[in-house]
Amino acid sequence: ASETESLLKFKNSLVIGRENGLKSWHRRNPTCKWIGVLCDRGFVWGLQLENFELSGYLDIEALTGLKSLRSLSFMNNKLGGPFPEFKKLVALKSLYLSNNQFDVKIPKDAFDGMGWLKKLHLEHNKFRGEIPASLANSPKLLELRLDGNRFTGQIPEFTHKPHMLNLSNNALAGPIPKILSTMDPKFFEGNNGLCEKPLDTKCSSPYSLSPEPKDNSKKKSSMFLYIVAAVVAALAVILIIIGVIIFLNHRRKKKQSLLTAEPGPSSLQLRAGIQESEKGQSSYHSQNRAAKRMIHTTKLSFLRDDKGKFELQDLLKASAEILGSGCFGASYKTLLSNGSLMVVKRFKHMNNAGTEEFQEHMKRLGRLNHENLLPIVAYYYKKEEKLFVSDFVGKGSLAAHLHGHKSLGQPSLDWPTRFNIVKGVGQGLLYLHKNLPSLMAPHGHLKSSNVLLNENFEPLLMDYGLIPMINEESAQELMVAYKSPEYLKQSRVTKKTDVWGLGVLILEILTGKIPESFPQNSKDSEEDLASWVKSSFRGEWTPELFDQEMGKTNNCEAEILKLLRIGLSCCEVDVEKRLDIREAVEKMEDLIKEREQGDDDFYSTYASEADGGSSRGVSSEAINLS
Ligand SMILES: Nc1ncnc2c1ncn2[C@@H]1O[C@H](COP(=O)(O)OP(=O)(O)OP(=O)(O)O)[C@@H](O)[C@H]1O
Repeated sequence: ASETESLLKFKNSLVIGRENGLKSWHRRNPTCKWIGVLCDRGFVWGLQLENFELSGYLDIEALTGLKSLRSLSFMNNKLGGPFPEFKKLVALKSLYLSNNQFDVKIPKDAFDGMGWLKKLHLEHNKFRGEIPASLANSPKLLELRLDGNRFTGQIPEFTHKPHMLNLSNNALAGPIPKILSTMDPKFFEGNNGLCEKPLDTKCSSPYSLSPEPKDNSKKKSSMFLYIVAAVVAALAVILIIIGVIIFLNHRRKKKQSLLTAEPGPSSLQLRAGIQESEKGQSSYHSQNRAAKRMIHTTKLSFLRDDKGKFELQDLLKASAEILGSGCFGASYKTLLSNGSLMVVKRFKHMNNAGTEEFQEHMKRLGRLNHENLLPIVAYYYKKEEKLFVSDFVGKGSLAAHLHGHKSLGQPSLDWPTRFNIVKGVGQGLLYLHKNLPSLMAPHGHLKSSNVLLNENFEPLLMDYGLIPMINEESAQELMVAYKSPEYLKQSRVTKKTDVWGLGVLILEILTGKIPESFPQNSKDSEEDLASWVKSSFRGEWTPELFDQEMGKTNNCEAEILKLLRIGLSCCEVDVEKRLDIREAVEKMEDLIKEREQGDDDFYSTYASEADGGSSRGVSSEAINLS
């Protein structure tokens, strides 16, 4: 109850611009059900109030009543005023204030005593003055984003190197501290006055005389002491690691022998349940007793309430059918006893985030709501197993429609349907970019098998927002964002990387070619779908370039060419010249406006094709492309 009161007091200090923003924050609802409140075992550990158009002030004093509070996010709001006294929340691990309107100096001691702080995102505000020294001394700081502010002065000496540090686009000057000299130069760009490594500019005086210690002999002896201490500490750590490995091995062996005593194939309950169904249709009853008993101990975390509650065993009880396996694992279709068709997707390579971070990010994804995004209904999280549950989408993937249906003798997608799909994909992406602005590529894995089509052939994006959770090495190997030219050539992923993905999808939908069938992109090879289209396109109607399966295109050639050009502008190798997502969507909307103002051939073409039954079309409501 006291947590409820603390939160209600906190709410009183806020001005909430978004209609019905915090309506659920009411005593009659359980606190852990309030929007943006993250709980663990009934205690509040996080607040995630993003995109609520919040202003007013943050009553940090009220939050001191939440003893388990570890994470605060107020990204994408309109907050300003004096820097709140976050240091009263000594146990805080992450703090996100990105994209707000803070226009103040941060006091030097603002982070004193926050010994657990790991992540601090203050980017895209108007913070002024020097970077507070208390931040540079913060012992556990791993991620610091201060980019897009107006910080001035020199970068303070950091006591250790954070994993991620972005100071770009401020007004900083002077030498970059040595400890940061191996970081990516792009994180220091846009400051004008910074010098020394990793930047190419050398410092001129007075900076060249910068911090050389006065007493060298003192420094040397303390260096020696440091080295001795470091060696002793390293030895101790190695001994502890060896001890832990021996202990874990011993325990694993013990566990394995227990499990193999049970009849049945596998030690891992989920794998056991699912692998059986991989063989085809299977039922819960055929699974071994060990699996049965252990499944009862598993709990799904729900991100949506509109689906009713079910458990993992309900999903596995039903007959399951494998839909396919992608880079991350397999997807299974299963029928719940209430008649709902659900899909369970297993994710491998998802150990980039710790438990709390994972849950936090899942809640963020769970709050997204757009007609072109496939919602995640629930998820299952264990260190060794991650499952996502979503609705089954009737018409399957765009990839199957473009490349799989010919062989089955089914009609393919016609031009109006294809255009409608591309437009929906663009709008879904734009929404992701607006609502997940802190992700470097808010989708990150756009490809035609991750675009599903509902009964009206409207597209639904899936597998979005995953980058923060995927292990870096696997991400580089598997995810579409990491196959873009900027990643292959400059090891960079940016917001425009998703636009590259959209461009490839446009070219794929127009040409019917499979992007993966081109020689695998590599540092030496330029050959990909985009470069093939660029070299084959003569600037005019080139019938052999386009997918013959699209059917008749009479009177629509001009539109198709315009979309091709949009696709090519999204596939500009030079990221600066490439459209951003808003421009790409606007260009598609312009195409619709032109059509509406000009001719109605589009509709007549569509109607004649649909009448002839020669092509798969959308319903008449769905071709309302406005
Ligand atoms: N919710 C769903 N509804 C209908 N079909 C789905 C759903 N989720 C996945 N599928 C289908 O299952 C197939 C396998 O999907 P999965 O996501 O496992 O792999 P992928 O998309 O090919 O690759 P990746 O693992 O890189 O995303 C997809 O082609 C898609 O058609």
